[in-house]
Amino acid sequence: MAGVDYLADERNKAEFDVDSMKIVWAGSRHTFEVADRISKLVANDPAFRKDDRPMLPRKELFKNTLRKAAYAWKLITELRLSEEEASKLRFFVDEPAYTDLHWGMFVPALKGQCTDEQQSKWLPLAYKMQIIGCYAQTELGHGSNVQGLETTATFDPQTDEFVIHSPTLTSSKCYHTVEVLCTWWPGGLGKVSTHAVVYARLITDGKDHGVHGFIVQLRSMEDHKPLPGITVGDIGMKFGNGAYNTMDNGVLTLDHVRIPRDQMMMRVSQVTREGKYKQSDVPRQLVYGTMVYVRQKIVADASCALSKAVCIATRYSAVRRQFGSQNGGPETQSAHYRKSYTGLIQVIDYKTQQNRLFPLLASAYAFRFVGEWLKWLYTDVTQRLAVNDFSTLPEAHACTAGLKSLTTTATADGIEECRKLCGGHGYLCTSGLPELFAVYVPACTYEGDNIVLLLQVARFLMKTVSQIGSGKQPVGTIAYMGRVEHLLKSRCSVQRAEDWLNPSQVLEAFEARAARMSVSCAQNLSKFSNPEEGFAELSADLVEAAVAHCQLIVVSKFLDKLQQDIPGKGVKQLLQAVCGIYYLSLLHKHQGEFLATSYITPKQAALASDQLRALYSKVRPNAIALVDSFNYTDHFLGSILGCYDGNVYPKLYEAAKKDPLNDTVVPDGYHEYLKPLLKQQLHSAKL
Ligand SMILES: CC/C=C\C/C=C\C/C=C\C/C=C\C/C=C\C/C=C\CCCCC(=O)SCCNC(=O)CCNC(=O)[C@H](O)C(C)(C)COP(=O)(O)OP(=O)(O)OC[C@H]1O[C@@H](n2cnc3c(N)ncnc32)[C@H](O)[C@@H]1OP(=O)(O)O
Ligand SMILES: Cc1cc2nc3c(=O)[nH]c(=O)nc-3n(C[C@H](O)[C@H](O)[C@H](O)COP(=O)(O)OP(=O)(O)OC[C@H]3O[C@@H](n4cnc5c(N)ncnc54)[C@H](O)[C@@H]3O)c2cc1C
Repeated sequence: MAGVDYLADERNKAEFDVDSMKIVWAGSRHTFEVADRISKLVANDPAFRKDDRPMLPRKELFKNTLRKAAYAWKLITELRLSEEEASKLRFFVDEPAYTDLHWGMFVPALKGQCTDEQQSKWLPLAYKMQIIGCYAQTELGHGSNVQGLETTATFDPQTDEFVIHSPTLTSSKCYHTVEVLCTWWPGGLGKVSTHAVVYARLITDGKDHGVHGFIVQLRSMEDHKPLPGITVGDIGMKFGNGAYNTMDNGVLTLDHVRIPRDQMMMRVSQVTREGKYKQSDVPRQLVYGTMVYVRQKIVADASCALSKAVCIATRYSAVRRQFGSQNGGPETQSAHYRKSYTGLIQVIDYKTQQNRLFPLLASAYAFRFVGEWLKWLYTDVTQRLAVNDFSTLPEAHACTAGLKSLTTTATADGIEECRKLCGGHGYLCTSGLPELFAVYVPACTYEGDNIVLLLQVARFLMKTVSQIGSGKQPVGTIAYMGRVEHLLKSRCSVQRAEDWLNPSQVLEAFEARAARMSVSCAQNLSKFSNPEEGFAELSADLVEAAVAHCQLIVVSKFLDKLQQDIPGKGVKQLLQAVCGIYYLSLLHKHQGEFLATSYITPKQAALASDQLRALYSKVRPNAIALVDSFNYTDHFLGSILGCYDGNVYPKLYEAAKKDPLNDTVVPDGYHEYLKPLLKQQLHSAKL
C-alpha cells in the first residue's frame, strides 16, 4: 500500500533525537541544511536518474555521464551555487566523472605547485571549465614508485621549451607493443581532458633532477583532437557494470611534445631562461602535496560509502524475517527469540547479524569524525606551509596516508559484508551493493596502494622510536611515544565489563598496544646491519604496527568528539555506545595483539566481549534511527533493500518485471538455440 512506512515501529523505538543526530553527522546545522537541500534537488530531477547504469553499454554510459556533468555545471552556474553547494551536488549526483579529477586533483595541483603568476594564468581558466584537466602521474610500469617514473622533460635552451617524451617508445601510433612506456590510468585523460598535469623527470644540461610536474595541453581547443606528438585513449572496461566505467581512465604517449618553459610548475623548484635548476627553500615533498590533499578527501568520503552500505543492510535486516513462525509457534528456532518476539524473527535480532553489522555502523560514525579531524589537520598544515612552517608536514603525510589506507580497506570490506548481510537479495544490482562495491574498491589502490601507504606510516613510526631519548619530544598523534616507558610497563586495570567504558582506560590500551608493537619492530630492525634490508624483511610486522597506530588515531578522535558539547536528547549517550562498539570490536578482532603485548589478560579480553554484547543490545532499538540520521534520499542510496519505507518486496517484484529480459515472454534466441535443442531431445525421447 502506497504511503505506508513499514519501518515506523522501528523508528518509534529510538531513544534519541534523530534531528539532532543528523546535525552531528553533517558536522553543523549549516552543512546539514546545504546537504539536505542539494540532495533533494538532485533526487527530484529526472536528469540525474541512475538506476539504469548497470544495464547501459559503455559508450552510452559514458555519454550519459558527460550529459549529467554538463547539466550539473549548467545548474551550478545558473543557480549560482557556492563551492560548497557545487561540491555537494557532485556528491549527490553520485557518479564518478572527469569533473572529480578536474576539481579534485588538477585544480589542487595548480594551487599547490604553481607560483602566484602561474596560478593567475591557469586557475581562472580551470575555475570556469574553459580548460579541463587531469592528473597524469602513473605510468604503465610505475605507480607506487613515483621516483621511478620514466617520462622525461628535457629543457631546450635554444627554444626556451621543455621536450616531454615517453621513453622506449617503439610506436607512437598504436598501443599494441609491450615496449611502450606510457602514462596509464589517469581519470578524465582518456576522452575528455584538454590539459594534464604530467609528472616527468626534469633534465637540464644532461642532469636528472627527479620528478616534477608540468602543464601539458593534450587536445585542440577547436576540435578536441590530440595535438601533434600526443596519442591518447581510454584504457578499457574496468571491474563491474556501470560503477567506475563512467570514468575515462586513459593512456597517453608523448612523442617529443614541446611546451613553454613557464609550464613547469615552479613553486618548489625553477628552471631559469639559461637552463639553471634552482630549488626554493620549500621541501621537495611538496611535489607530492596534491596526494596529501586527495587522501584527506578520500578519508572523508569513506564514511559516506560505508554509511550508505550500512544504511541499506540495517534497514533490510529490520525488514527481513527468517525462521520463527507466523504466530510464535513451535518451529521458532530458539527459546530466546520465542520469549522475546511473537512471529517471524527480524534478522537484525540475531546476535550474529548484530556482531557483523553494528561494528560497521560504528565504523561509519568513527570515520566520519576522524575525517572531520583530518580536514582540520590538513587546513592547519596548509596554513603553516603558506608561512614556510614545514614542521607538521611529515605527520600530515603519515596521517593522511595511514588513515586513507585504514578507512578505505575497512570500507571496501564493509560494503562486501553488507552485501552478505542482505543474503541472496544483496547480490541483485537493485540492492545497490554490487555497484557500490565495484565503484569503491579501487580506493584501496588509487591514490597510493594501501600496503605501500602503511609502509610510509611504519617509516614514520620507526623514525619516531629511533629519536626517543634524543630530547626531541613527539607531538600530535605520535605524542604517546613520549610516554613509551610507562606504556611498556603498564598493565590494564579493568576488573568488570563496565570498566571498558572508561575512556582513559581504553585510550591507554590502544596506546600500549601501538607503542609495544612499534618498539618491538624497532628492536627487531636493530638486529639487521642493513636497515633497508631489515625493513623489507620485517615489512609484514611493520604494516601491523602501522595499523595499530592508525586505529589508535581513530579511537582517540572518536573519544575526543565525545568530550565536546553534543546537544539533543540522548544523542551523546547513543554516540558513547556506538564509540564503545567501535573500539571493543577492534579490541576483540585484534585481541591476539593486545594479549601478546601483555597489556591485557585473557579475562580482561573476555570482559571486553561481555561489554560489547551489552552495547549491541543498547544500540539495537536505535539502529534504524542511527542510519536515518545519515539523511540519505532513496535516490542517493540507489537501493530497493535500503528504501526509507521498507516496502522491499513489491519494489523488487516491480523492478524484476522491468528487466529487459522480461520485455518478451519468449526470449530472443529461442528460435535459433532453444527450439532446435528441445525438438532434438523430443525426437530422441521418442526413439
Ligand atoms: C558535477 C560536479 C561539478 C563540480 C564538482 C565540484 C567539486 C568536486 C570536488 C572535489 C572532488 C573531491 C575529491 C576527489 C576525490 C577523489 C578523486 C577521485 C579519484 C582519485 C583518483 C586517484 C588518482 C591517483 O591515483 S593519482 C596517483 C597517486 N599515486 C600514488 O599515490 C603513488 C603512491 N606512491 C607515493 O606516494 C610515493 O612515491 C611513496 C611515498 C610511496 C614513495 O616513497 P619513498 O620514500 O620511496 O619516496 P620518496 O619520494 O623518496 O620520499 C622521501 C620522503 O618524502 C616523504 N613523503 C613521501 N610522500 C609524501 C607526501 N605525499 N607528502 C609529504 N611527504 C612525503 C617520505 O616520508 C620521505 O620522508 P623522509 O623524511 O625523507 O623519510
Ligand atoms: C580506478 C583507478 C583510478 C586511478 N586514477 C589515477 C589518476 O587519476 N592519476 C594517476 O596518476 N594514477 C591513477 N591511478 C593509478 C594508481 O594511483 C596506482 O594504480 C596506484 O598508485 C598503485 O600503483 P601500482 O598500480 O603501480 O601498483 P603496484 O605498486 O604495482 O602494486 C602491486 C602490488 O605490489 C605491492 N607493492 C608495491 N610496492 C611495494 C612495496 N614497496 N612493498 C610492499 N609491497 C609493494 C602492492 O601492495 C600491490 O599488492 C588510478 C588507479 C585506479 C585503479
